[in-house]
Amino acid sequence: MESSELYKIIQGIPKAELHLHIEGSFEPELMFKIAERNNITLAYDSIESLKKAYLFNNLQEFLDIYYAGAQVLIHEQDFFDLTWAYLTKVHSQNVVHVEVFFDPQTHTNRGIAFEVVFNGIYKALEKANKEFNISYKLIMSYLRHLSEEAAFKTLEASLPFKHLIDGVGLDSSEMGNPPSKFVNVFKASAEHGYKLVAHAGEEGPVEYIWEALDVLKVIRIDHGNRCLDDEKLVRRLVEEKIPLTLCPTSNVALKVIQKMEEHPVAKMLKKGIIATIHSDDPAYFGGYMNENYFETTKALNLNKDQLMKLAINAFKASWLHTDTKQKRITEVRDYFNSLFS
Ligand SMILES: Nc1ncnc2[nH]cnc12
Ligand SMILES: [Zn+2]
Repeated sequence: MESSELYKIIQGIPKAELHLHIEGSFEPELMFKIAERNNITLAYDSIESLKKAYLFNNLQEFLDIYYAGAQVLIHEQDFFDLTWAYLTKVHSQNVVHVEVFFDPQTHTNRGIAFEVVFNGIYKALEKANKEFNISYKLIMSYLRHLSEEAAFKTLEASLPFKHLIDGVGLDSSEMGNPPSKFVNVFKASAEHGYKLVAHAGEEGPVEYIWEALDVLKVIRIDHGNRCLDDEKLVRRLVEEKIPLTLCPTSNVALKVIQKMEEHPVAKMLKKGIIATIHSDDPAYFGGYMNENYFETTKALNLNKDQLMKLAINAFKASWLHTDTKQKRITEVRDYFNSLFS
């Protein structure tokens, strides 16, 4: 199939994005604009020189640049503009549901109030819901390179907004920061009604995925690339219908895999895992949802059924209400039937 034809097909699929760090959608153009209005001088003198720095050998090299970029976000309007830019972009790609991560500690550690961060993001999500009919969930992520005590402070700060936040996650530097480090704060988060997810098995070993399931009791794994190393774990993921939110473009950019052709998603689908694909940090890795679907489909030579399965899995794995979930799945099926009938 011609690339342009494939891209057109992908564009038309109603899509759900379940693994997206809002700070990772910070495009250099907007970063420079916000830096200027906040009188902050970036470490790079132009958009081009900043973009040239986006070459990573591992997760940590990326995180260093990602946290530095987020420093220019000061006011509620900044968080609003960041989120609105992302939502406008994915709306143009026919993304109809998003579950967005934000990292409160990246901002509260610099003296920005939790509510400033939250209000900016929340208002943009509400606007997109009204204007674009994009449904959304919000996930607050604890930074795993920091202490569990610091995560508890974040949990505390979130409580006035807990009716508007759907879940908690765990991200940042994986190696040396196992899920078990956060057992108490995850338990407390669940007691406050938050759903639980965690990044595991991106760079870290398969044991971290087991810990995320057994110790933290998460209901979804972010990444989980390494699960194929362990047959017993694969059986568990299938039997308990634990979805994996994979991020192919991110995996190549951070050298989790050497090339897209090695991405495990097709093998995962074959084994019956609810595997889904997402963009992670699109401004840094050069791919929003369409590009992730496109690059993966090309490299792995996915067929129509696999592509449809990926799109359906994302709604299955979402936290949408059962009726809405079913409606979206039917829309995906109808779309594929209309294409190939
Ligand atoms: N891919 C990733 N892994 C861990 N933490 C992150 N924070 C933002 N992107 C991340
Ligand atoms: Zn991530």
